[in-house]
Amino acid sequence: MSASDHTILLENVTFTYPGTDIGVHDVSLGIRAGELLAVIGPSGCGKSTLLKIIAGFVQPSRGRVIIAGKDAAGIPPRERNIGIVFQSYSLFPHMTVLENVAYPLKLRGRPVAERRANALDILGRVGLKDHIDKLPAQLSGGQQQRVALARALVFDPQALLLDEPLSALDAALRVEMRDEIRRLQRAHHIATMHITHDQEEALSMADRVAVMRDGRLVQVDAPKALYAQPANRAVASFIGHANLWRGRVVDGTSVETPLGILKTAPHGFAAGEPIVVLVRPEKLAIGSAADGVNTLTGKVTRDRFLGSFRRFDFEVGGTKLLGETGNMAEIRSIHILPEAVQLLADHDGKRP
Ligand SMILES: Nc1ncnc2c1ncn2[C@@H]1O[C@H](COP(=O)(O)OP(=O)(O)OP(=O)(O)O)[C@@H](O)[C@H]1O
Repeated sequence: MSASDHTILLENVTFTYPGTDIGVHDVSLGIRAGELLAVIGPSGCGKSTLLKIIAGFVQPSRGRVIIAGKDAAGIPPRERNIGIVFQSYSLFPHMTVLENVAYPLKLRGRPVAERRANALDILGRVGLKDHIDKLPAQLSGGQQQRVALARALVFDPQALLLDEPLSALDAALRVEMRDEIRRLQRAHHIATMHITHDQEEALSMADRVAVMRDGRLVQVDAPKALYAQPANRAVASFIGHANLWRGRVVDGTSVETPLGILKTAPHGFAAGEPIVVLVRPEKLAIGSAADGVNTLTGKVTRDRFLGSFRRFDFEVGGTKLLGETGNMAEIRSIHILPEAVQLLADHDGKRP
């Protein structure tokens, strides 16, 4: 990673809240111009703290934050030229929509006419031209969120930080606003960090997703890669549905699991090594394999019809598997192709 490729670059950044060892630890991460990086992880894992470090609200005790090629140490938040949107929007309640959006330009000493013209322009682009004289309280949640976005972008910042910007909205509006944010972010070609606890939001919006746990980055990857090749059990269980079992490597193409010995694609783990075995639900194929490999007989203990597909529990000798299929036939046996049996190192992301 280099500062010339990245609008925001964190190098081995550590910050802990005074008197604790809670915060973020040794985080290295880059966001390119035009890239949307989502940060996800369980509550309290340090997502907002990471944002505060980039914004300049807190100072790292170790490591460097580099913004647009410049070390940000000692640069106060306002001079970092970063737009920020919080979950609560934090609009000024006594100011009109237009005044709210023009405010960052006022802070920067721009002339009145330019403030108005730029604010009107961005308000047009977020579809709020007809609401400029209203107060925030007279707007819906989605409209308030658009005002917050317009205010974060009006001064042409070099980066955008979004802290759970959609979590106060209802489900339908959340999905609509995902597209809206993505559209604006693309149009401005702006480096963006989008914090969320909603994995679907992260996977559907982001160019890359950073998974955090206990203040550390566990994996940073494109959405598809994160789902297909999770680095460990923590990522596999956090992203999508998963069958996860503890197992032990038998040899280069098989593994012992609670379901018995399963064939795998050739892998590099050593015989006898404890391992985590991952099978995604959609990889359970209905019926026996023609060659009998990884075929399991058992019974369906739960079956949920979900329109174009069904999600089912299949019990094999006391072990439950979760499956998903568009096949609506009766299920007496399933099989798993060897390449769908994934082996992950047996740690939860706490070990580096
Ligand atoms: N000012 C503070 N002083 C001490 N500890 C804090 C402070 N702010 C946050 N923390 C702690 O730091 C940890 C990380 O908090 P942070 O807000 O970054 O998490 P998060 O991943 O954004 O969580 P959430 O999804 O719940 O917002 C948490 O354990 C939190 O309790």
